[in-house]
Amino acid sequence: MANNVISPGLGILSDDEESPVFESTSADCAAGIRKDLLNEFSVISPGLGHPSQSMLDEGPDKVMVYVRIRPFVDEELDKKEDQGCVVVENQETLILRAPKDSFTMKNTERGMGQSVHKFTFSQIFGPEVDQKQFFDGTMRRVVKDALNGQNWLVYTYGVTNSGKTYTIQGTNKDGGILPRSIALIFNSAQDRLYKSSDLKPLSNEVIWLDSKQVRQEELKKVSLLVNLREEELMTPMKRSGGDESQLRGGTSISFDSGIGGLSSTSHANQTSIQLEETCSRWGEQQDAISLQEPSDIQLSIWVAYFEIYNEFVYDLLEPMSSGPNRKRTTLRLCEDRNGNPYVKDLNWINVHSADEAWKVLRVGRKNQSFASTHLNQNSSRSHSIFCIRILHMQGKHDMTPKISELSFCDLAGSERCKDQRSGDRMKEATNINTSLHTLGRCINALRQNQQNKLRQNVVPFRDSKLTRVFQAYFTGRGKSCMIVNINQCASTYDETLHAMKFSAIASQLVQAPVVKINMPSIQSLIKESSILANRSYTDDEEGSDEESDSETDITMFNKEELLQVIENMKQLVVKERQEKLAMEMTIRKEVCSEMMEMMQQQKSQYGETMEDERELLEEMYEERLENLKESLTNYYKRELKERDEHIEELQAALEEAKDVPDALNTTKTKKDIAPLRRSKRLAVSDTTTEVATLKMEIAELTAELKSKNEEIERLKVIHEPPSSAKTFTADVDRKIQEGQKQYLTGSHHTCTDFRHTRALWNVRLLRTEMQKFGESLQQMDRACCHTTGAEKLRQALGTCDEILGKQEKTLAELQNNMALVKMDLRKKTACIAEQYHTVQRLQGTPSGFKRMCNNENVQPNQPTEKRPFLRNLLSRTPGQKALLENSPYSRVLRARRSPVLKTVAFGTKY
Ligand SMILES: Nc1ncnc2c1ncn2[C@@H]1O[C@H](COP(=O)(O)OP(=O)(O)OP(=O)(O)O)[C@@H](O)[C@H]1O
Repeated sequence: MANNVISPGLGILSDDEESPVFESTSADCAAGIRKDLLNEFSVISPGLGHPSQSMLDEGPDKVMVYVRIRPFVDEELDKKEDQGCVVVENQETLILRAPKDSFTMKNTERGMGQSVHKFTFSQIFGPEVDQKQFFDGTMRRVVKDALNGQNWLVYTYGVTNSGKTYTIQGTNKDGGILPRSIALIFNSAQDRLYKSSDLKPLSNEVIWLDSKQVRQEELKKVSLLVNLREEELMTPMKRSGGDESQLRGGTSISFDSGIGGLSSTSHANQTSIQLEETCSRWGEQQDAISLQEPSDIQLSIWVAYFEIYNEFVYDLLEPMSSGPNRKRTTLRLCEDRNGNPYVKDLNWINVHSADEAWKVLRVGRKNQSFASTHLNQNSSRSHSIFCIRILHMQGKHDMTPKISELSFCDLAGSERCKDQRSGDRMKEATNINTSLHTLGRCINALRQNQQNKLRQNVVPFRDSKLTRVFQAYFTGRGKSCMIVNINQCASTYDETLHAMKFSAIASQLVQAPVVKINMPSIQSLIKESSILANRSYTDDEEGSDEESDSETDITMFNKEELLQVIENMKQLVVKERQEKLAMEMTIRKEVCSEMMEMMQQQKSQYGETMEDERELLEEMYEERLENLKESLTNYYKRELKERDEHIEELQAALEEAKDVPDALNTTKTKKDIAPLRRSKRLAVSDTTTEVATLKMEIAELTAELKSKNEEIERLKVIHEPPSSAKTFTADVDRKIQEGQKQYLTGSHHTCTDFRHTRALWNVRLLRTEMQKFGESLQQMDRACCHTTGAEKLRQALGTCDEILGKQEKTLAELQNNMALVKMDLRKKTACIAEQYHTVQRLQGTPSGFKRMCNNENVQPNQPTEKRPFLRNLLSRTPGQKALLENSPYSRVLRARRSPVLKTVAFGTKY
């Protein structure tokens, strides 16, 4: 049974299932879903045991809406009613899933509405919850409040056959919330119970009864209960389960009025079942509520029971007239002087025990309208209301006792009218549905009024008897609590969904604040002026009731009396106005002084806050400025240091470059600036050494050249050819000059002097380049001093690199020239040797010729130390490349992956 209802906390919706429509979101508000509905829907989340008390302490007092799910019965399971329509997600959340044959599902298939709906309520009670658990979970606070002077209305709502009557009344075996509440009230009242019946509640006041009236009251009760024969009790029109059948036959019932020995016992049979028949068994003795009221407060408990059937009010405790055609009296709904509706002429029975109250209930049940419908064998065809009035009397002769009322309303179940085949049932169903619909409209209007205080709608309480009875509880005279009963049958799914939607609206209500209207009645005004000093109040209860209600017939007063009433009212109005004015003045004064005080306080608070803020800001900005200053100082220090270093480096490089006239023999990449500086320093030092070596070599070569020239001159003089040979020598000279000219004009002949001049010219050129380089370095220096950007520095370094490149080329050129000079020297030596041979040949001196020939490499007068120079010179020339490649500068170049210098052909432009 109820397999579809899964325990709270279990997942219920798979991913591919349709997401439910949220009808009430108390559980979901906390999760942040549809936050805007926070105020709209009930957010009551009850605790386990006594949820409501904690609720009272926090926020607005929301209307509690409980849901109770009825278990399946066997016939329903046979009819395959269990289709998993109702699923309890957790203690507060319920999901309704439309079965396939339902109207809702058909609508969904047509694209209208949703097939899954989600609801949240104060608490949901599953089918496994028994009567006691349900009572403990819902009613304790209500009973406690009622005992402490609060009015409460508890009503059950739901489709027919959903368990409303079972919840309120229960069975003989297992009582519902009503008999259990009665038991709890009497258990709690105990010693405080007022034994006499001389104080009777009327609409909203109490009257003292004299002994005669007390006797009448007692007789009324006895006659009511004495007629409750066993058969009638055992065949209630509303029978639950098979308990009654067990009680049939061989039972007797005892009625005890409890009043001064007046008791009546009905013996239908010999066997006594009093105890079994009582409701005291549902309230354990120790199960009582401690009252907050002073210990001298005494409680007098009165009950009434009536029904609203087809929009007529009937007293269910009316003494029965026997016979099948009994005519029941319809009662009128009136309003008391405070505008609260009440049922006029209702029978109120003073009860002194829970058993008595239970018996009264059973009498009423016997009179209630039930009928068998296609859904429920014992369907309530009316809304029945059982009222418990508690009079709270301070002392024995308290003239103005407080009254609190606890009402249980078992609403008739909503149903489809077309399902009713009989005309009577159809009429009943129509009336039931109309009144329930009006109740829905009232609740909706109340909700709107509570949500929008500026735009108040008229609540249609007057549209049905039911809502008129409820009106007081919805408008501040008391509190209300709703129990929604549902069954899980697939066949009634659409009605169940409708009931749930309705109750979702009810769960958004908050309890109306308590209102107290103390409008004086005409009687009291008349009393006040003592006009009716001689008028004797009728002792008749009816009369008393008549006089106390607002429907008092004013024609019973004469003209003077009414004029006096008007006069009194005028005076009262003037007095009230004066009081109000005085009150207004006082309030205004108080408000003004409070406002002034508040403004003063606020002003000083703002002043302090501003001062604090100002100080805070000042501190903050000072700190920031300090930080900024520090970081700027650091930055510029770093910058200056770097710049100084750079300038120093540049100056060093410049000085080195100035010292070394030769071109720097290096290239560098622009990518890496730091290694550039390092490698530049290395290159400069290497080049300096090399250039020094070269300079020495050039000096040596120049010196050698000079000595050669001198030698030639000497030889010329020594070996001056004879005049006969002069022509020949002149010819040779000419030829030599021509050769020189040719060389000068670009022929392939070389001239050592020319080469030398050329080298000197190149050196000069190099110097000019170096000067330019120096100038550019100075410019760079200046530029570095004036610019701070790294980009400018990079540009300057780029220019340096270019100049260095040029210098490197020039150096390479110089080295080539050196090689050429050496070659020239060699050739010149050969030329000298040739000339020497020619001279020898011309002189005809073979020895001389031989000497010349031998002196091709070794001159006879040549100093011995010069020979190695020539050899070295000749041998070194082919190894020039190796020299270049092994020089430190070349190593640096290789490290930078620069191309190794190539020897440039002489005369190549650069
Ligand atoms: N919680 C429950 N546990 C066991 N049986 C239940 C429960 N609730 C209801 N029932 C049974 O279901 C049947 C219908 O219940 P009940 O008469 O209370 O419904 P109802 O809502 O009052 O119907 P109607 O509106 O037609 O009067 C009864 O036989 C009752 O005993």
